[in-house]
Amino acid sequence: MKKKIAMIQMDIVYGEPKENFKRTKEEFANAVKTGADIILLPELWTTGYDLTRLDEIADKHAIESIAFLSELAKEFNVILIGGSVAEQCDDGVRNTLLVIDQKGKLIHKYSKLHLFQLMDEHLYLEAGQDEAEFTLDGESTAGYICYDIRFPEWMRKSAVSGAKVMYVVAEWPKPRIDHWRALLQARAIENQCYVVACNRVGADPKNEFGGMSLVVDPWGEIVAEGGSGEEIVTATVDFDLVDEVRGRIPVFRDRIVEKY
Ligand SMILES: O=C(O)CCC(=O)C(=O)O
Repeated sequence: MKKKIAMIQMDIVYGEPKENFKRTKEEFANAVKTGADIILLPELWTTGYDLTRLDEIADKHAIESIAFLSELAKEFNVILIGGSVAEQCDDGVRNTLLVIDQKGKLIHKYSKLHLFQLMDEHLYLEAGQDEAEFTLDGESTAGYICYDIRFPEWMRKSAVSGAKVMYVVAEWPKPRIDHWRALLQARAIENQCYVVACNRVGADPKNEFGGMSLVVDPWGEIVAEGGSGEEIVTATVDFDLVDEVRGRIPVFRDRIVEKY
């Protein structure tokens, strides 16, 4: 099975959900034109990192974001790895990834597990408790948010349970963009799977973001890579290649788990 992916590598207006819904709709139209089956958005695309105003701008139980993404998914018959949004939950705000199928149904939610202290996430957000894995069109996949990619053991868990594609949504800053590339490539090589990672561009009052949305194949080859400006980055993922690479170097069979 092959699937065409389009990643919306966009700028985000700081703390202005209304504006971001409008801009996302426009960008979405461009992504659809590529003929993609699956479309990705970046992390916190409704609010950006305006964490001090979350009580005003976070989306209550993500209801508005889910409704917005569901409409787009249905209208254009695409799957959405709908980035993450600031979700106002009963016990605080979470940074929540939303996955919507072609019928507009929310099929998976994952709130960021590893909070990034360098950007004050621990002061304003609650960590999630969800699993990263889900099934998409009958295939085992997983989704992560930004800082999560620094935790190989978290992503390994998904690979061991069979994930063939790992989706990442991010607001990764430019000064560490070399880490971004190296970490994503490493996660793809060690887990022998596709890594499909959508980053934002532009800046907020504290950070400049690096773009370079990336698709890495199970052999570690970079098959698509964005620049540092707004663009739609596309690639095709071939699930059979995952089986082929896992067959050639049977890392999962060769693990000696009792020694780890
Ligand atoms: O790990 C990093 O360097 C960046 C992480 C990050 O920006 C985030 O999780 O939002």
